[in-house]
Amino acid sequence: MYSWTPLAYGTGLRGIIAMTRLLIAASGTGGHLFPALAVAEKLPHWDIHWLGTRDRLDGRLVPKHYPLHWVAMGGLQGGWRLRLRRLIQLFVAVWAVGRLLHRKQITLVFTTGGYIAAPAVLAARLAGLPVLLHESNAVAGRVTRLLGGCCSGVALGWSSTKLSRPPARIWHTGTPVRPQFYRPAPLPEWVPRGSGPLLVVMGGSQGARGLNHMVRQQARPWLEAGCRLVHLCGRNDPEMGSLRDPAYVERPFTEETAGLLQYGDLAISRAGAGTISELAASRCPAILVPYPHAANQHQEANAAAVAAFGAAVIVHESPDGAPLDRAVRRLLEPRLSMGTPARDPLVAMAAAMGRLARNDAAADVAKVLENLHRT
Ligand SMILES: CC(=O)N[C@H]1[C@@H](OP(=O)(O)OP(=O)(O)OC[C@H]2O[C@@H](n3ccc(=O)[nH]c3=O)[C@H](O)[C@@H]2O)O[C@H](CO)[C@@H](O)[C@@H]1O
Repeated sequence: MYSWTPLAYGTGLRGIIAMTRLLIAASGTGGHLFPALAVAEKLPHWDIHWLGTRDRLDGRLVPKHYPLHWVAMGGLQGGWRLRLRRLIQLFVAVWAVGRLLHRKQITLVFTTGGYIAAPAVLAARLAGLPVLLHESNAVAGRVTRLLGGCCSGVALGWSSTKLSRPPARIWHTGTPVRPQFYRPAPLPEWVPRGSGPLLVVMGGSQGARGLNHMVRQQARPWLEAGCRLVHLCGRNDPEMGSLRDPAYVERPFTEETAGLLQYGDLAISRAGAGTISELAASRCPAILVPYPHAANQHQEANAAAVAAFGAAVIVHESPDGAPLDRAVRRLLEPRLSMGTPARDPLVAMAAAMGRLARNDAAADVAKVLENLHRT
């Protein structure tokens, strides 16, 4: 187990003595990591340790702020041999997390779900520690369904999310968003300048090849009509570099999403819970293209919840992207036409996004943790 530990924490002797020791288990995708980082920022006087997996986004983002410990974990899907291997991996991970809880004198555990949550929840319960799980999706993930019932409580991103084995306590907090989304952020300097509408394409923290392909097939007429296009295409995009235009910029990943979404006229995005909360915080209307292979179609459910609010339209992934083109033209037409301005649907959609936003989500989850620690 890798561990990196800074020399001192806290604010003086009193702070150190009274300090709460929190283990956060959040790993893999931005959708799991960023909400957890937003909550951690609200607990500046707590001694926070992080549980993650090796070689993922955690390794790049977490050690700047918190000591990162890792265990090997994967999903329980696949053939029986793989399942058996994963089950053994889970037992080893529970044992390793148990040792970590003991060594670091952890008093409370928080997780945002995913593979890493299983050993964290099980080890915490075996050690008799309180554990809070945050579920950000409209359809609960596997760990939430299986282990939510044995947590001290579950905080939900959507009040409509159903839990098959509900815990003693459930809170509807919304999904925490990084603080930069709640203050004016500058438009990144690498964004094409001009007065044309700004389209922001986001495929989640890992990119989305299907969405990237649809966008590049259809983008030429949008650019010719005067749009500017920023495309966050992920680190694993074989078609990167195939579309060139002065008003088009592609990047594998950026940490400047707040500025992009605040200035964006329209986003074309996967329907991950993290991105949806950020779109809401930034009041950026969206065309949502749910990831078709997401577990239990949870991105479909996320997208449907936003569309029901009138804040987004849903377009399904298709080989040629023609439905995406129709949606972009319909939504952007008033902003591109030179004649009498027609009613602009993006204005109402932006207002609806604003109504979806839960600005206090990070603080609310932090409060729940504080209360759990006291009781
Ligand atoms: C493919 C898949 O199953 N994805 C799941 C994954 O999130 P995944 O990380 O894929 O997607 P999310 O939309 O939840 O989060 C993406 C995060 O990455 C950030 N970002 C993205 C691109 C970039 O260049 N820079 C950047 O900072 C976004 O601002 C956002 O904070 O977990 C989420 C939370 O359980 C689920 O809702 C998603 O369905």
